[in-house]
Amino acid sequence: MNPEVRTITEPDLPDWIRALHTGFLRSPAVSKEEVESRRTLMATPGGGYVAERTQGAFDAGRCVATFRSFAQKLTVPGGAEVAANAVSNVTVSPTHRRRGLLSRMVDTDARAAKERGDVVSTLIAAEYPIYGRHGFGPATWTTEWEVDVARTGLDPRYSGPSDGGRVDFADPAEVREHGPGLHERLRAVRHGVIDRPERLWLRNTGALVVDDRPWTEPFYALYRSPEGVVEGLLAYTCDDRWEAKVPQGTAQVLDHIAVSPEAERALWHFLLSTDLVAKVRTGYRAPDDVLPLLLPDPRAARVVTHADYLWVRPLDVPALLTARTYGTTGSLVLDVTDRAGLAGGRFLLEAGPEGATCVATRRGAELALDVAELGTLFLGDEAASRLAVLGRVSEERAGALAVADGMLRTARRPWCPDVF
Ligand SMILES: CC(=O)SCCNC(=O)CCNC(=O)[C@H](O)C(C)(C)COP(=O)(O)OP(=O)(O)OC[C@H]1O[C@@H](n2cnc3c(N)ncnc32)[C@H](O)[C@@H]1OP(=O)(O)O
Repeated sequence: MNPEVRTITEPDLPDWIRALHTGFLRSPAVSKEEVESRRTLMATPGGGYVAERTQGAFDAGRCVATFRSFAQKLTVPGGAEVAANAVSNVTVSPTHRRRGLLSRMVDTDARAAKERGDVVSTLIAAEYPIYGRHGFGPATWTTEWEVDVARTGLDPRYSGPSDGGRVDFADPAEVREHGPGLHERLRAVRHGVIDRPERLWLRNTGALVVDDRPWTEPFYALYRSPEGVVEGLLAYTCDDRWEAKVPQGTAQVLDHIAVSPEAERALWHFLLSTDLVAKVRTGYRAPDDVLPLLLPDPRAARVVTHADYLWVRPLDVPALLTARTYGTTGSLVLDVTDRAGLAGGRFLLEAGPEGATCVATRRGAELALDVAELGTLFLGDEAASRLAVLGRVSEERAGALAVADGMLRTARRPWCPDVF
């Protein structure tokens, strides 16, 4: 029999969590604490667990697939935010794979999001090939570097910022006090950043345990400007490893938020000059992060990960394209195909650095593309001309690709620092 796909109710939670664990290859055992904490989040407005947005597939009395979405805010080029439908916890048990369960859940969720007025759906894809067919395109990429500290050429006598600012260790309570405001400042200026609700600050600082994964306190450091304003936060762990009496510690950055160039430089310099740290793993940064160029020898920073990160699925093209600003002034007629029938149509975009208008039109198309490619172009990371080489954007009027590249691309690449 075809499994029933429906939104879950509270009594389904233990079974739903078991299926979630199974799909992600974690022990299927479900602790009372995990059920309780997810139940509490479900009962808390803004807790990220909304029963009506949490789906399960049930077969012979067992949950065999999971899917959840929640409200998110995504910063677009120019600093405005759009309402996003964030998708997470997607699993189909191996006993029920490739029978269309994911397709059913993703489709139901996208229609509900469209009806609610969300402008995009977003997700972080476990594997690249899963979501393109559902109208999602990779909109940000991420890079992680491993820095060989001895090779950097940084001055080993470094003893702190020379601009009058200071770096201090902080405890989790101070992070909860200063982190959210700092992150909001970052979100206001960096496209690709998503909001970080209170529950995430609680979770990241050990005050809220959601699943069975143990939390241990990392090192936290704050950068304060000469005026005493908190402008940067660093969180990292470090292993205590030695070989033949030589320290081999690797520091793993968990969070590095800076809202001024001084903070950005000072926090990297602080970590790279910490005694016993031989290597620094930067965590997932924007591909154009300045870190390598901060080093006298940038080759000391070796790329260890480079991959797609935030995927965007447009739901409302005019709302999407009028939310952002553009690099140059121009106009484009976009013919957008959407197999799911949610966001397709022909649109006239007239836009520039100050803003944009976008309306349905009968004019001749200048660029034709699938909705997933529009998701890829939206945050300014990719060039329409590159997608055209791949056969994924079609230039219907000579010169339209160059216009699109000038308008859509951004000087800095988008960055989504958070996983969800
Ligand atoms: C946002 C997130 O949560 S990302 C996490 C995604 N979850 C995981 O990776 C956990 C392990 N994997 C799974 O749970 C499942 O295999 C899922 C969720 C990826 C796919 O679920 P399914 O129900 O099997 O997908 P469904 O049957 O709807 O597949 C639709 C199409 O996508 C394709 N597809 C699905 N998953 C993949 C994949 N990993 N790689 C390539 N193609 C895929 C299928 O081939 C199918 O196309 P076809 O019918 O033409 O063959």
